[in-house]
Amino acid sequence: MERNQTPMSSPLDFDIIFAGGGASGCLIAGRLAAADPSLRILIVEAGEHTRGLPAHTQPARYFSHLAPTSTTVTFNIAKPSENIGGRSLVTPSARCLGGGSSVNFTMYTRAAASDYDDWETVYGNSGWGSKDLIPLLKKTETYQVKPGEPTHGYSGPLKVSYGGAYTNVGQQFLDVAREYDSIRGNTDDINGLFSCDQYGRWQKWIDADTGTRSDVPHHFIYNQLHNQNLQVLHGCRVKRVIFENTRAVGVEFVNDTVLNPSADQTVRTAHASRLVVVSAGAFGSPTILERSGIGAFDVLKVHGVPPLVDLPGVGQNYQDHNVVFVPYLASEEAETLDALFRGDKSEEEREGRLRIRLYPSDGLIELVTQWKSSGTGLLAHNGLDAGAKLRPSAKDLQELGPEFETRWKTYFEHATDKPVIWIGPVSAYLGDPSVAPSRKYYSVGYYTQYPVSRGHVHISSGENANAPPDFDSGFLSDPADLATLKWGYKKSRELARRLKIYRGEYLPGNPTFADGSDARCLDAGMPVDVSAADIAYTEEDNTAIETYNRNFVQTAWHSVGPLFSTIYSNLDASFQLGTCAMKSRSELGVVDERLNVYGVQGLKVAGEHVPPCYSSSADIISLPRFPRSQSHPRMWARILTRRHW
Ligand SMILES: Cc1cc2nc3c(=O)[nH]c(=O)nc-3n(C[C@H](O)[C@H](O)[C@H](O)COP(=O)(O)OP(=O)(O)OC[C@H]3O[C@@H](n4cnc5c(N)ncnc54)[C@H](O)[C@@H]3O)c2cc1C
Repeated sequence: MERNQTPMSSPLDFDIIFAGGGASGCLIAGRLAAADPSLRILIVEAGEHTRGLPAHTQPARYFSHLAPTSTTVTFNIAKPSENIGGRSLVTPSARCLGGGSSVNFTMYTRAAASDYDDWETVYGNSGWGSKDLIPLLKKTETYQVKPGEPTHGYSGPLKVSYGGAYTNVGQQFLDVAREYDSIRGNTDDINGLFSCDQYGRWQKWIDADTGTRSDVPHHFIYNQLHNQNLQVLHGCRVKRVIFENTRAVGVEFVNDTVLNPSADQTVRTAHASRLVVVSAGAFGSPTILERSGIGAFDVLKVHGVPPLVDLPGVGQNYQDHNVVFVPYLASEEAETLDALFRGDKSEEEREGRLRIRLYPSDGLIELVTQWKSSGTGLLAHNGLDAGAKLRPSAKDLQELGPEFETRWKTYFEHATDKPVIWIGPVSAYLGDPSVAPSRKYYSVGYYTQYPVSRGHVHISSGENANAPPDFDSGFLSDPADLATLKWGYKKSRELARRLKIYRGEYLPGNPTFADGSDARCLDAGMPVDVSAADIAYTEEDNTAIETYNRNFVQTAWHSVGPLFSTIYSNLDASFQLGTCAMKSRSELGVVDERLNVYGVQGLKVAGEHVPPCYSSSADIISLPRFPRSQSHPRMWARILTRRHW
């Protein structure tokens, strides 16, 4: 859909420019535009539009974005590390309008309230405590799961539901947990903010009425087509922020080269009279800052970038949840997304009765019909129905061992709402579907909720905005994280082998225990009784689990990040120490509590946690105007011709 051409006096001039149109950039830009439609706002986004595309609106299609041929994510490749068996961790980050909100698993996951309080009390960011943020979280959502819940909102744009199905994988997981782990029990709000250590049904960013993904662009950008002052320039990568003295006055950008590797790399400029917001995610934001001369001077020097502000915290403290998904064989009765992920043919298609294929992947016709008519079914779902954020009991602490002791005492012991691990079932095999035999699976995943290990994201070129970053994931560099994963494997296996649909372990994705070990995995079998004894592991078995976790740990796609997310991906407060951390400059912070980058003016960095604080838009809008610079008519023509939303 084309918008009317905007009769602006100065086409390349904007009041505010967002470098990166992901979850945060779109949410803030959309709110600002709604609050003051006269504001001229430009979003420069590396990826393509997502409006009305089934790959983005149908929740179950999230897996397609992770296929090696996908252009809606960027595959960030870390340097190889012995900590993960010599592998190079591949970490996809979103690359499309809406960013992660348009490609992610739609899991609705909120932090512990004490995480927000830590932002305020530990890191000195006034106005970021839970009492300030919870009203803003509520304002963003419509909680369709249950009326009258005090920490949830009921009139916000983003809908939260359980999705259009409730698979028997998730149901059986909760049934088993209720009995097997009766001390912990089940809760009816797994994301209630103030407590954890229980099992529960998992909420999703899915609209129960339509079955569509509750993404950011459809709810904050595409619904404002009438506002001609809100512009999106897609397929363009911001190279750097430009300054007059130390005031940010615009951005330079080039064509993105993913869809067109030989795209013209002429550098073009857009001007911002009031503010530049860098909102390019965990990988994009620190690298834009560094190419702009803001970062550790020794990093800038290596790549010949003229230094502007010495901020050694830029690009440091990279974190992600360290996840392992263990695959189990499921009986035929299991309700899984395997056929969908694999692209199995429907009966009509197999028999050649279907002439018109609606979508490139096969076997979807019935599901699409159901989704279109009622917004229900597996297409309105993500296969993740249940889970738990667990804290270790006294017995579990013994299992976690001395490697975890300091972490427990210094971080978790007295913060009773902070979980140590996430565990949950997925109604599908989450590996490469073209390799695994065609049958039904379920996976049980576990990840470190607050990993200790840290990595970094820096530039590998001072000039080339399309160059991959210098990326170290840092995964499992701290033994406390390895101890947590060992506990996670054992705990999740005990739950998994009690599900009624259990039919054994998919051996290529499981640990290799020594022949004769009581712990060895079996690729056939029936579930054990809920009251069966736990598997006893020898020291040799423990070593096999450690090797397995090192070799199979992967990204949970929660790279953090410019700051931290409260709206979409609530991780934890330690994530506040991300690659553009919000804390004092002396502690290697990059932005202050108003998200202003230290040492310059007119420049903010936005991660997902920013939006609620801008619901009034007061801070940005009250900035003084800055004189506009020269416009560039050719550029404006490009904005208009490339736009198709
Ligand atoms: C595969 C996947 C699954 C996930 N699953 C979940 C989930 O189920 N639940 C959950 O809560 N969270 C999930 N997340 C995490 C969540 O989506 C992110 O935390 C969130 O989107 C981060 O928001 P952001 O605005 O900081 O960055 P993003 O949303 O990543 O947006 C950054 C944007 O900037 C653009 N960009 C980058 N560099 C440049 C540049 N130089 N110039 C212009 N544009 C640039 C990118 O193309 C991107 O669109 C998932 C993420 C991924 C990738």
